[in-house]
Parts: sequence; C-alpha cells; structure tokens
Amino acid sequence: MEQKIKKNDIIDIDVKRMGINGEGIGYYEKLAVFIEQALPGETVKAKVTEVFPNRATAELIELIKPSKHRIDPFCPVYDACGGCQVQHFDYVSMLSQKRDIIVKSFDRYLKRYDRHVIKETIGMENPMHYRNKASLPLRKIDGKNRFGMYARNSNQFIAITDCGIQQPKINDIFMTITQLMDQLHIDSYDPKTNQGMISHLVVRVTEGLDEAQVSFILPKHHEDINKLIHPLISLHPEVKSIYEVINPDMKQSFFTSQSILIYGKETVSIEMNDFKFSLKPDAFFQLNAVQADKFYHKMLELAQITKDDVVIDAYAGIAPISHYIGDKAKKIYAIEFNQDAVQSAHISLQNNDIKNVEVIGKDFLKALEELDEKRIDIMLFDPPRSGLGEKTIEVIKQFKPKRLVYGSCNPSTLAKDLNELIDLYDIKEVVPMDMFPFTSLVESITLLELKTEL
Ligand SMILES: C[S@@+](CC[C@H](N)C(=O)[O-])C[C@H]1O[C@@H](n2cnc3c(N)ncnc32)[C@H](O)[C@@H]1O
Repeated sequence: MEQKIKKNDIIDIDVKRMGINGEGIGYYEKLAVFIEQALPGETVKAKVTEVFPNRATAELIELIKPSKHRIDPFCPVYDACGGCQVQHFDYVSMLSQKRDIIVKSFDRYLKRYDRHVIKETIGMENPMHYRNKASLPLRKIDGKNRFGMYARNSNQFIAITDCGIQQPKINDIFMTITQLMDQLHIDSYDPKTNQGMISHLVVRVTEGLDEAQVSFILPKHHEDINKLIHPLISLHPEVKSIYEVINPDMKQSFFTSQSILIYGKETVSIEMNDFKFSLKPDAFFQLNAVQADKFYHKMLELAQITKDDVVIDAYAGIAPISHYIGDKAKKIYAIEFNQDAVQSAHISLQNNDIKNVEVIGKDFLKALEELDEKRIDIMLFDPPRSGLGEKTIEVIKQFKPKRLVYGSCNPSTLAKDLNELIDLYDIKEVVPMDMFPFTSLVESITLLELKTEL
C-alpha cells in the first residue's frame, strides 16, 4: 500500500502517547509516526526519516505546542548520548507514562484483562545517581584517554566527564583511571586501528559497605595493566577487587572465562536489608539498590509465602529473592545458570546463615526436568528481557503452582507470556516499578493465582 508520507517530508503532528523506547508516537493518516524526544500531548513539526509499511520515524524539528511536563535535561550531553531517553520529561509524569506503557502492551497482546489490576508506578524519592555499576568504552581523543557512551542508535563515541545517573564514586574512579593511563602512557584500545590496550572499564560500587570492583577489559593480555594497580588503590582505597578480562572479539558480554583477579578479593560486598551479598564481577546484581530493595519486598508481599510452601526462585542471580524469603518457606530452590552468580549466591547464603535454599547452577528448564520434587507451591520469576517463553510456560502448566510472582523488565514479553497463562491463572495485581529513572525502561511485578474453579 502506498504511504501518504515519504522520507524528508515535514509534517505537523499531535503526539498521542509514548513508545517503549521513550519516543513520542503520533498518527499521520493512521500511520504511527515515532518521534524521538516528542512528548505525549505535544504538537510538533517533524521531518520524516524513514517510512516502513506499518510505521514511520521522524526527527523533531520544532515544538509547536510544548507539553507542560517538558523540562530541561540536567545532562550536558543528553541530546547526543544514548544512555537516557526521558530526561526532558518531568519525573512524576514519567512514572505515570511507565504505567501507561504497560497498559498499552497489555491492550496489544492480552486477549483479556482488567486495567484496574495495574497499580501506580513505585518511583524514587531522589532519582539521581542510582546506578551502582557502569560498563563504559574508553577512547583516546586529542591525546587524552576519555571514558564515554555511545550516541543514540549508533556506535559513535561520546566522551563524558560525569554522569548524573551513576553514583558519583563511579565517575571519580573512571576519571582517576583515565588520568592515570595518560600519566603512564597506557592507551585506550581503538577498534578502528586495532591499536591501544584497554577497550572498556567496568566499575561496580557497593552500597552500605562502600567497596569498589574494577574490571579492565582488554582484547589481549598486557603486562602494563599491572602498573595501574598501585596508583589506583592509593587514590581509591575503596577499590578492593581488580580484574583483567581478556575479551578478543567483544561479541557477547564483557566478561569471558579469561577473567583474572590481579588485585585484592574475588568479590566485593554489598549490604541490603541486613543481608551482606558477595559479588563476583559478572554476577548480576540490580543496578539500583534502593529500588531493588522495594522490588524484593513487593515480591515477598505478593507471594504470601507460608512455612509449608516449596518455592522456586527462577532466574535467581545471586539469589537475593531467596534471601528475602529465607525461613518463611519450607524449602527454596534458586535456579541460575551464570556460574559467577551461582558462586556469589553460595557465599552469600552461607554468610547470611540461610539454610533452606538449594542453589541449582543450571539452565532453568534442565533444572526443573531433574528436580526431585512433586509439589511446587509458588514460583517467583525474574527473567531477562526475552521473558519466560513457550517452554517455561509449559513447565508452569505442568507443575501448576498456586501462585506465580513474575518480575519483568519488558512489558511486551510480559504481556505475551501472561496471555499464555490467563486461561489457568488470574492476574491479581501488576505493580510497575521504576528501576531506571530517566530511561524508558519499565519493570513490574505481577501476581498470578491459579484459578480455583479448574
Ligand atoms: C534479571 S536477572 C535477575 C536476577 C535476580 N533475580 C536479581 O534480582 O538479582 C536474570 C538472571 O537470570 C539468569 N538466567 C537467564 N536465563 C537463564 C536460564 N535459562 N536459566 C537459568 N538462569 C538464567 C541470568 O544469568 C540472570 O542472572
């Protein structure tokens, strides 16, 4: 079908809602047009950048009628950097947009549901400086090593000096390391020229115990990396753990099996809800600890666990959910396939003297296949963005736990998964949770109860 608009057309358009990537969406002759940085309620002039059969994209060129919720972004490189998507929208309005993104996903993918089950988004009192870990590329620019981010929708490097969503200590450590590299003539690796030494830095800082872990990511081993250790720890004694990670192709994640401890302890410690967690560099830990604590408490509240319940903590990471449940359940199986996370979970459960959790270091489906347990009362899920998927849903239908608590970081896969479960389960409550302020990411927790009439 021929579209009414074509590339480079300039259009005036009313923005109706926000898409999952934080863009404004308006309709031109029924065609959805996605406009970056346009806000719901605005009328804008936009230049069409691409036209596809079912949608178009456009670039905002003028605000004809701005939203009263539009604000000035706090970050000087916000327009270029791809890290945040919604700094131009006031925080409280964005919280209700996050709920709306879930509503729109449910409208699209669920054959039936009651909108009232979706509650208000739980936000942060102070949404700045929440990230406790950053994995950033390095580049040498005008003779100096810099850390940065990639530009929106591209791999163009944008140098930064400070980031308002990272904890200040992370910014300080990045700054110190790049300055030390300048002094010691250690260069950032440049993939275009294949020259230099360090391609990325991963820095994690821990709440409560104020420890830091630094991982240098290098395409190949280099002895000179050791020169950075002593100046770094004398300037930042909180750095308790340093790794050299050899990653020749950067295809998958930063961490590879060649992660070598070059200074200090294998793990750093974080305190949350009176638990002390020990983190290896590649172990998943929620990036926003303040919200993570609320997230786990909410999961626990919705799960309504009793002393007789056998519980599965699926996609467990270092098993924080199992820690929060602790002796409220009869038995908990924490299932996680990342071995760094599994080791961290074992150490943490032992340190916190939690005895009724069995950590199974396997793929979720394999673990359930081998599980010698006839009855599972409650399953708590916290999967990656791809959601549960068909096979996991089959397993749920086979075990039929009385209650499912589903922590999700992707409203689309959540809605698709729920659609496969609603013949067997009632959706009782969906609680959106803002784990990543100033981004368009939406997390939520859903409580499902097995239908009683079945
Ligand atoms: C979103 S994280 C949640 C971790 C944990 N619940 C927390 O709050 O810290 C998802 C975890 O699932 C793990 N994972 C992903 N796919 C898996 C699978 N098929 N089987 C077991 N674990 C898996 C990942 O390694 C990751 O640690």
